Amino acid sequence: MRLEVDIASKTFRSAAGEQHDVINGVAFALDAGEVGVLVGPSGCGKSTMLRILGGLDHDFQGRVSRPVDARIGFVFQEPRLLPWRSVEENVRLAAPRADDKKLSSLFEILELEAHRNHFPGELSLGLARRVALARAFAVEPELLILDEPLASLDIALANRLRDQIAMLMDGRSVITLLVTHDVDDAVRLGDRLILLSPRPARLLADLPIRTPRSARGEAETAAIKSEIMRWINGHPPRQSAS
Ligand SMILES: Nc1ncnc2c1ncn2[C@@H]1O[C@H](COP(=O)(O)OP(=O)(O)OP(=O)(O)O)[C@@H](O)[C@H]1O
Repeated sequence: MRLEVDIASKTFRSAAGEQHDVINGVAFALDAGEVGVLVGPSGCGKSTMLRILGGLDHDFQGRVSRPVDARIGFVFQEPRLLPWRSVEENVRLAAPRADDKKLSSLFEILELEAHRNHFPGELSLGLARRVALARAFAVEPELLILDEPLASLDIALANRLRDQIAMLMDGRSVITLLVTHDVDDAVRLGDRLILLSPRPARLLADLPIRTPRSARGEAETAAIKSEIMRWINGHPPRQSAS
């Protein structure tokens, strides 16, 4: 089970007919159980890439090969819940075959137990995000796509949710793609960092982190972060820190 990506180019055409190049050469591969983190500046084409990888956009030059008929869990930047359905119904509708025990465990890890019967309009952004995550994990995805799952949350909440996402990813044999522009989140969650240039996105570096997430100490995390910053600032290191 493997995701292979080779996007030569992706362009959008404006209403006035102008062509905007958004992706210009990004190739990488991910194996099952691996978390790939796309790191790049705002507007460089990360969400566009996720839509291509998730099979929602076929209008690009290149090739994406993913497991045939893969179940895909997609968490968009905005939670996209059905407003007239409860939290539990939102999750069950996406994953009708999920058993009660699995759902309870997901709700417990994501601290949603007390909110099963609430409606999306009653939830804070952080809670709605958790519901979107529960829904994505409940389908037992083979390919999991998370677009900025920690954006716009306060630091304490983002840290907690980051740990919960890590807990959910550990031990699952899922190909995961996560987008962030937070270098710290990238290093704490990823197994492979895919660094992108400003728009049009091209691959700056594909950095595997060999130490398992749970064993990464502060010193190693800091070293990898500084390596990333050197790439982003145009001074790539001669030797990989990972
Ligand atoms: N449907 C569309 N039509 C035209 N242009 C688009 C469309 N979708 C995205 N774009 C443009 O493509 C570029 C990349 O957008 P995208 O949302 O993929 O970037 P991003 O890296 O995810 O940004 P952010 O980090 O701010 O979420 C932007 O300039 C955006 O305006």
